[in-house]
Amino acid sequence: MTSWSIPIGKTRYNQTVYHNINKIPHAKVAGATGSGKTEFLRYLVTYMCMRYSPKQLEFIIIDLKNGVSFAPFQWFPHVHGIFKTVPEAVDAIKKAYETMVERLIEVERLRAVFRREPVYSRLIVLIDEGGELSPAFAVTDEDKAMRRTAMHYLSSIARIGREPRVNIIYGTQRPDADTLPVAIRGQLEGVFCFRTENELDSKIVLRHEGAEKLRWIPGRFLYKSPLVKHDIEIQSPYVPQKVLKRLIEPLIPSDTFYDIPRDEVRFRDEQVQEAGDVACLETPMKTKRWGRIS
Ligand SMILES: Nc1ncnc2c1ncn2[C@@H]1O[C@H](COP(=O)(O)OP(=O)(O)OP(=O)(O)O)[C@@H](O)[C@H]1O
Repeated sequence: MTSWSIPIGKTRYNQTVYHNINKIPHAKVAGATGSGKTEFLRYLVTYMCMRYSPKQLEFIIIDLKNGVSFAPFQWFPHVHGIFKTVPEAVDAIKKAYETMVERLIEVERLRAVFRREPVYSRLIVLIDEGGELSPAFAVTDEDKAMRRTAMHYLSSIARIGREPRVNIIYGTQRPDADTLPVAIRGQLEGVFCFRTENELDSKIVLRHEGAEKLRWIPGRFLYKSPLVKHDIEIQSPYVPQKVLKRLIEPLIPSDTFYDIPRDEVRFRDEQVQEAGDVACLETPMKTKRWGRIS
């Protein structure tokens, strides 16, 4: 049977911590700007696409921070698309919702007629800066209705997506009532809380203070899950651009036409330099060097 335990980082005692996406299907990733949310999400996509086949795992990636961070992942066969605007995102979320409904109908039929359980691929809807979807940012009534529809679909997926294996990973700077309705927030049981701006934000994300006191090291976060008694302080893995490039280059068809310089836009190599030796995962499969925990 496939294991869905994903290594999410190391503690200060050098222990690797795992998040079981089968047991905790939905999660939120929150924290202040620059705390390392996007890099962590990029690591999750890389690791999971290297570990699971496209028959086992599919991604819908919604990048409302302009799509640049996740552009390289379009080449993984697991990824249905990188959706960069609110209308595109709403459409993609609707497709995930429809897939979930179809699966639920199929499950019921197979159970009743054949008394067997279908095995589906895991479909993950990964959203970076989900706050941008908030109806509070709508400019017209039509826009507001569209965003509300997206929230309605997300809420359904969060409530009943476990069995048909449609999962949500929701990244945002601050999941308050405006950016993430309480009905959805409560269902996102896995919590990856990077350093927050202040105590209030920590309370919104973790339901207690503490994340505002994390050391200001990109990739440092508190992990909370119904399966662990106390929050765990973790340093997340990091996939350097050159590693990602090495993994993805062979997947790009040779006749692809680029209207944008690949190195400048798709791969942000300069960030590897910036990151220095804070944390580095040489390959997503084999952990060679992790961040020092201080
Ligand atoms: N685990 C890590 N190890 C080393 N450096 C990291 C790590 N995570 C992030 N960084 C560095 O910190 C920078 C900011 O990270 P990231 O873009 O993920 O932040 P963010 O929380 O998504 O910010 P924003 O919400 O403003 O987009 C990255 O460009 C990278 O250089």
